[in-house]
Amino acid sequence: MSHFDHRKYKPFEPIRMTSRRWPDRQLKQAPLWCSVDLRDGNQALIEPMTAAQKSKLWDQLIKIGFKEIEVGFPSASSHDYDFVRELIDNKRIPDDVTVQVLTQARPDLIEKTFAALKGVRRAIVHVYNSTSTVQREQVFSLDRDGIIDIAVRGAQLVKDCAARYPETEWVFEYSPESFTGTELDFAVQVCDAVTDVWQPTPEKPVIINLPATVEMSTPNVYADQVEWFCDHVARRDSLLISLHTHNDRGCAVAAAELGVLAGADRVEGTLMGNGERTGNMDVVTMAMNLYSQGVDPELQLGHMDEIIQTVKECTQLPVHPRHPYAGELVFTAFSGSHQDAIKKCLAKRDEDSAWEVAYLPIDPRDIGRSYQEVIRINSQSGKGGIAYVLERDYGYELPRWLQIDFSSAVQAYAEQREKEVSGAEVLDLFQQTYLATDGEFALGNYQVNRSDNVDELQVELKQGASTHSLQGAGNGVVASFVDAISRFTGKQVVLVEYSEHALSQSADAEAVCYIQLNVNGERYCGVGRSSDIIQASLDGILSAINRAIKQAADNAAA
Ligand SMILES: CC(=O)SCCNC(=O)CCNC(=O)[C@H](O)C(C)(C)COP(=O)(O)OP(=O)(O)OC[C@H]1O[C@@H](n2cnc3c(N)ncnc32)[C@H](O)[C@@H]1OP(=O)(O)O
Ligand SMILES: CC(C)C(=O)C(=O)O
Repeated sequence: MSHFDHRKYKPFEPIRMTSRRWPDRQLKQAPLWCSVDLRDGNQALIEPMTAAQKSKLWDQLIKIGFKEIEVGFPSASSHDYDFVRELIDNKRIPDDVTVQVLTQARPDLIEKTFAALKGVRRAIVHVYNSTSTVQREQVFSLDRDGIIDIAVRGAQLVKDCAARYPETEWVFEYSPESFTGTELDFAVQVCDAVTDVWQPTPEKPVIINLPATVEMSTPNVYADQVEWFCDHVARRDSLLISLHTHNDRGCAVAAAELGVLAGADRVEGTLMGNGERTGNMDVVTMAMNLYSQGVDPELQLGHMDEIIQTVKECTQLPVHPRHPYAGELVFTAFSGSHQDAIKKCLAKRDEDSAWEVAYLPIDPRDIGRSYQEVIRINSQSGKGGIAYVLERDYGYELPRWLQIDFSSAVQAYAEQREKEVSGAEVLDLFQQTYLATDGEFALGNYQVNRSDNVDELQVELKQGASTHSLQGAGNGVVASFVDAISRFTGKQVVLVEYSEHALSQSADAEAVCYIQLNVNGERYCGVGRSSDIIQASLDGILSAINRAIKQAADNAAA
């Protein structure tokens, strides 16, 4: 029998709020950031980081610009203890950076935490105990008073220990762990009890961290909880309200964003969202969300590839190719209509105006990516993308009618290969389709005489071992050759489209000529390329004729 039965679960009971204010607000500045990569991130790894990995990640966090970094749980493991000591003893903590450490509200652990921090210039001691109904009843077997008692005794000991190390500037942080599963009045009660002990002031505030230890509801409900808490907690002006969201429902970033709208000042999270279960709030995404709205995130994320490399190396976890902003595919469009829109927007883009490119929320160059990767070709791609690749990589500026003609060749090729098509393959296919030298006819010598505004063309056409002499006349050499071909083949040949340009990527200043002919009622495109523009035009016409002949032969054989 199936266990998959939703009736096993009950809905999260939201609080009643009648006049919530957060929905009308906007994020206009970055919150205070705290990285918990080295603590919450580390405790969730299959293999916790080695000292070398922690050290490397620490350097990266500093480079990104975090000013508060939770570096471990020093009373829980000798590795964490030693790492804290290594930072302090080797003076690796910049003056504007504060380390934070976590401890349970237990006397021996608190004592050891302070010992680990001895000699540090400034530190945040983060003490927590669980407050939710489930934890109270099933894990701690305590009533509300019992839980408040753990918190208050912890807070008192933190205060007493801090007094024993006056050389350090101490900042206190308290988390009612499992806040999202805690009745709000009780969360306020326990936090008020802790701040009764700590007696913060606006000049010397304490941090009250409201963890979505488990994400239990939609982010709007979390925002309601935060706003309600801020409205009811004592000494609000002496508190920094911090958020610490997890991603169980996939909304950790949204919850943190709405939580900041609801009044929080500070956000804890990790790079790429590593952390317990489905992870912590992803600081990269939240910061880049601000950035993409024109708000300074106050973190430097321009060297994204290096950040990803460091995270992967230190956590031994992959970064999803579609990870917001950071994944290797997030600036790549495969599908035709996206490619078409991106190509048009990039062509019209004025570098001095605000970024407005369809399908690209930010300029890839801002985080060290290039436009090279924006458009890639597979069977979902359209003419715009294919033309973009040919122009970007090889200088061919295909007119629209040729884009349409060529895209069906690329699509057929991609469908047959069932794989992505590289730029080199697109070029190869373009050359095979339009610039092949194995057609029925090849151009020999030619001569143009102009009199009375009429061009007369004498041209040799090679067909295998034979050479044919053709003559034609018209207004211009193109019209003359079309006339000559028409007379020679006995087919009705009409020039429909003509376009040419110098090939910017050619060392020999070559010209390329794009031709569309109507041959007996059917349209055929051709391309000619030469350092001589007349030769390029004639080759282009011959390319279209050869394609018409080949098509007729294929039809006859079918
Ligand atoms: C949501 C979070 O991420 S919180 C951070 C979680 N991180 C970690 O736990 C990683 C590091 N922790 C550890 O290595 C260990 O848990 C240690 C070393 C801290 C403690 O180890 P131990 O004492 O052996 O075991 P354990 O953690 O299971 O302790 C449980 C006991 O502490 C009590 N306890 C748990 N959390 C707290 C707390 N925050 N404050 C006070 N007491 C607590 C429990 O009630 C339980 O008490 P009991 O033994 O009387 O039943
Ligand atoms: C200790 C707290 C902040 C925590 O990690 C959590 O609740 O997820």
